[in-house]
Amino acid sequence: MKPGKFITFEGIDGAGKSTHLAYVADLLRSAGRQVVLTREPGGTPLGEKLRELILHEPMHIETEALLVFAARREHLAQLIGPALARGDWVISDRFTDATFAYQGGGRGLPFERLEMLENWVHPHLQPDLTLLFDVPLEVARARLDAAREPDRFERERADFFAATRAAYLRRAHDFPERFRLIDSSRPIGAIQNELRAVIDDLAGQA
Ligand SMILES: Nc1ncnc2c1ncn2[C@@H]1O[C@H](COP(=O)(O)OP(=O)(O)O)[C@@H](O)[C@H]1O
Ligand SMILES: Cc1cn([C@H]2C[C@H](O)[C@@H](COP(=O)(O)OP(=O)(O)O)O2)c(=O)[nH]c1=O
Repeated sequence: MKPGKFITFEGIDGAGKSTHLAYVADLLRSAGRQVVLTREPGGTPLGEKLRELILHEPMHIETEALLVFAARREHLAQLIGPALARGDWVISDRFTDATFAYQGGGRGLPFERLEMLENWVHPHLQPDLTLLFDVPLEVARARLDAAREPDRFERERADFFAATRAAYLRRAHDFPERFRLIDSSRPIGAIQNELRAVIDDLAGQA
């Protein structure tokens, strides 16, 4: 059996990440892979309950960081781990890089503290590929304003998203072997062409 791979989608709210999830899942399914599509916070019944709290309930920033990692612990145990063990491909709409970006960059929690939690919750597992959808803040904001009602994060001010975006870019810089930076200010078709090439490459290796 060919082993599955773990792909994560990241980017600030409004970058266009959700737009491309189904496209990438379909590419892989057409190539004959079993695909599990999931999201964070969430992905399990308990994780989805925690998501409701994280997105809508005011709380201390450390509580927020602990809850996203609690949801992730459950996600790894119930869904991600078993799926990868079966040889499925797992695509997650956000993972630990989002905690470094939002709780670290946006909220200002020290990266070292988040690294402690990362080392506790998944000391050995990292995504095989992280697609970072990157856009200027004004583009993301304009897309969000046109698209939906904001949650607790989407109501944050521009400086929060500037810090979140910077933290994402720092992660990409620190882990170049698994990050792929996608210029998401381009038209959807151009982004899909790039995604097809990246996914063909990865699927060809496995
Ligand atoms: N490349 C793009 N060009 C123009 N609009 C886009 C593009 N990508 C996404 N959008 C639109 O922007 C909005 C936010 O996209 P979404 O995928 O929900 O972002 P995210 O999941 O990153 O928050 C949606 O209305 C979507 O249709
Ligand atoms: C996974 C994760 C998400 N988040 C935030 C980022 C997003 O604003 C929010 C999840 O929303 P998102 O995945 O963007 O879902 P939607 O497209 O429905 O808005 O949770 C964190 O703050 N830390 C985390 O570790």
